[in-house]
Amino acid sequence: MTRVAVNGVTGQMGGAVIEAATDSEVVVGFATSDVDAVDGIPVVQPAEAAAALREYDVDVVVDFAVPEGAVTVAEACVEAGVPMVVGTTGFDEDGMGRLKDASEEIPLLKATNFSQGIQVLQRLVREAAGTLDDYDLELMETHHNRKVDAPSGTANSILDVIQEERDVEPVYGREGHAPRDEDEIGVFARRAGDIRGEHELVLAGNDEVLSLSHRAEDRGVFAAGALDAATWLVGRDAGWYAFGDVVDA
Ligand SMILES: NC(=O)C1=CN([C@@H]2O[C@H](COP(=O)(O)OP(=O)(O)OC[C@H]3O[C@@H](n4cnc5c(N)ncnc54)[C@H](O)[C@@H]3O)[C@@H](O)[C@H]2O)C=CC1
Ligand SMILES: O=C(O)C1=N[C@H](C(=O)O)C[C@H](O)C1
Repeated sequence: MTRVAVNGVTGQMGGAVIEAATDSEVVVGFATSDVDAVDGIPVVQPAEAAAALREYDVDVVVDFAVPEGAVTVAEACVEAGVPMVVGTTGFDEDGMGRLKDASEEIPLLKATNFSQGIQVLQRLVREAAGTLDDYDLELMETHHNRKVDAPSGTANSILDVIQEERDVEPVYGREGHAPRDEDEIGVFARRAGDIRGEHELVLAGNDEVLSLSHRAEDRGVFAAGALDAATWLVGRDAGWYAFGDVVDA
C-alpha cells in the first residue's frame, strides 16, 4: 500500500485526501496549524518535513497547501529523495522556478486541477478556441468564499491553453465605459458559499454561442485524482510530470 504524506493536512483538501485514501495510507501530515494530529495522523511542521519523510518511510507527498509551504516541502522531498504531487495553486514565478528545480532531482507532478473532467475540458477548449478563431471568448470561475487566490489555477491553465491557440489579452473584470476590443478575453472570478469549483468558457460569434463548462460537486474528485497521480508517480525518473500523463496512462 502506498505510504502518503499530505502537505496542508489540516485544510479542506487535506481532509478530503484523508477521506479518499482507501488504496493508499496517509502516514503523516504537514501543516503550520497548532495541532499534533488529525484523525490519528501525526501533524509535523513543514520545517521538519525531511526528517519526517524518512521517519515515516513515505513513498510520495500529496500537496494541497499554500505556495510557500509547497516549495518548502518540495525542497524537503529533494533532501529525502521522495516524489511529490503538487496541487497547491497561486505560485509566483520564483515559486514555480523552485518547483522546477526540485523536479531536476525528484519526480514532481503538478496540476492546478486533479479532476478528469477538467483535463477533458482543456482539450475541448483547445479544439473550440482554435476552430472558432474569430469568436469572442469570455472565461468565468466560481469558488467558495475561503479561496484566497484569483483567478483560480484552473482558470489560468485554461487561459494558457487558449493563448497557445489565439492571440488574446486577458481583461480581469470590467468596469467604466469602453467598447470591447476584439483581442480581449474577459476573466471573472466569483467567490460565494462553499462552491467547490465551477469553470465556464463562452465562445460567441456568427449568431451563435458555444459554452463549455465544468462543475466539481465534491472535493473528493480532486483528492481521488491526486492519489491516483501519487501512486502513478512512485518509481518514475526525476522530472516534471502533468496529470494528463496519468489520465492518458
Ligand atoms: N489541484 C487541485 O485539483 C486543487 C487544488 N486546490 C488548491 O489547494 C490549496 C489548498 O486548498 P484548501 O485545502 O481549500 O485550503 P485550506 O486553506 O483549507 O488549507 C490549506 C492548508 O495549508 C496549511 N498551510 C498553511 N501554511 C502552510 C505552510 N507554510 N506549509 C504547509 N502547510 C501550510 C494550512 O494549515 C492548511 O492545512 C489551494 O491552493 C487550492 O487552490 C484545491 C482543490 C483542488
Ligand atoms: O481552491 C479550490 O477549492 C480549488 N482550487 C483549484 C484552482 O485554483 O483551480 C482547483 C479547484 O477549482 C478547486
